[in-house]
Amino acid sequence: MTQTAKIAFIGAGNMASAIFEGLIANGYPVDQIWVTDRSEEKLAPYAARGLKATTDNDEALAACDIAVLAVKPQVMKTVVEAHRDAIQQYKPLLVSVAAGIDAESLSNWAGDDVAIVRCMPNTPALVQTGASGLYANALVSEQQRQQTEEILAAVGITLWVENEAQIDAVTAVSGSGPAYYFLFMEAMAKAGEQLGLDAETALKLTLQTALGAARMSTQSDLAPAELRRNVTSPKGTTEQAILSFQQQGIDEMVLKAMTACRDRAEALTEELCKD
Ligand SMILES: NC(=O)C1=CN([C@@H]2O[C@H](COP(=O)(O)OP(=O)(O)OC[C@H]3O[C@@H](n4cnc5c(N)ncnc54)[C@H](O)[C@@H]3O)[C@@H](O)[C@H]2O)C=CC1
Ligand SMILES: O=C(O)[C@@H]1CCC=N1
Repeated sequence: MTQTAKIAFIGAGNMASAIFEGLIANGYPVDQIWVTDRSEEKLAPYAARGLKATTDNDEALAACDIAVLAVKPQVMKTVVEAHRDAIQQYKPLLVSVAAGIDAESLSNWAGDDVAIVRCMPNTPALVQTGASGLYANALVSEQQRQQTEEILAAVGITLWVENEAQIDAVTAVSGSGPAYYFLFMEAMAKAGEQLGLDAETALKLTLQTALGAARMSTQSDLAPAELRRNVTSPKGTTEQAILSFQQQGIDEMVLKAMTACRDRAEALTEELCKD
């Protein structure tokens, strides 16, 4: 059913392109995908590949069943209000991926009575390894829930949350999460060089190790703590590195960072949604 759903991506930036490129790689027909942007230059390569590309958001809203709102939170209000008439006329399901923009505000800006799913995806959708948290407002039908879920399930795992506030926690875990792992990879590769490896070797070993650990932990029945213990021989080498991380307070450091992320999502709601 969703194989034929026409999807519009309003804003063809990092997050939108990760999702639609992931969908295309998974076999979604390109001519069912609309992408819009202010930049013609950004759209040209997509048009050349057969996606429906336009700078006219109204045209895309008119043509599609689902509109993924993928502009920055700071411009969401302006964009939604500017296209209120088309939204009211064509009533697409709105799927917002914006951090910190609540469903009630989106609904107000869109002129009310609009089915809205808030989605917090992440960029590994590009390689069909995404993770999306989803929250639906009361106007979203069961069929629309299924449609949304099927689209996002094509590019990764999907989990519905029970209350909207949990979307901010999802943001802290998986929405922003890829950046934490990239940061750790950067640090490991740098340290590998400082310990005497050439840059290319240090990076290759780091990335393969990240991939191996991610794959093992997702495919194993064992919890990450158990997998860690299996690498850590008593009086061996790993033990010293783990002790060093723990003595420097890795749990507290991670909790503090993720709390700051969650708090920023809440602050965006205060800044951008409370008129
Ligand atoms: N980048 C990420 O890893 C994630 C981003 N998000 C959310 O995705 C949204 C987009 O973020 P990014 O893709 O990183 O930003 P981005 O800046 O790469 O993309 C936004 C795009 O929207 C376009 N745009 C601006 N005004 C427009 C308009 N009136 N009509 C059509 N297009 C317009 C811009 O030209 C730009 O290409 C944000 O709300 C963010 O919170 C959510 C999860 C992860
Ligand atoms: O940094 C941001 O605000 C966006 C939302 C989650 C990931 N990137």
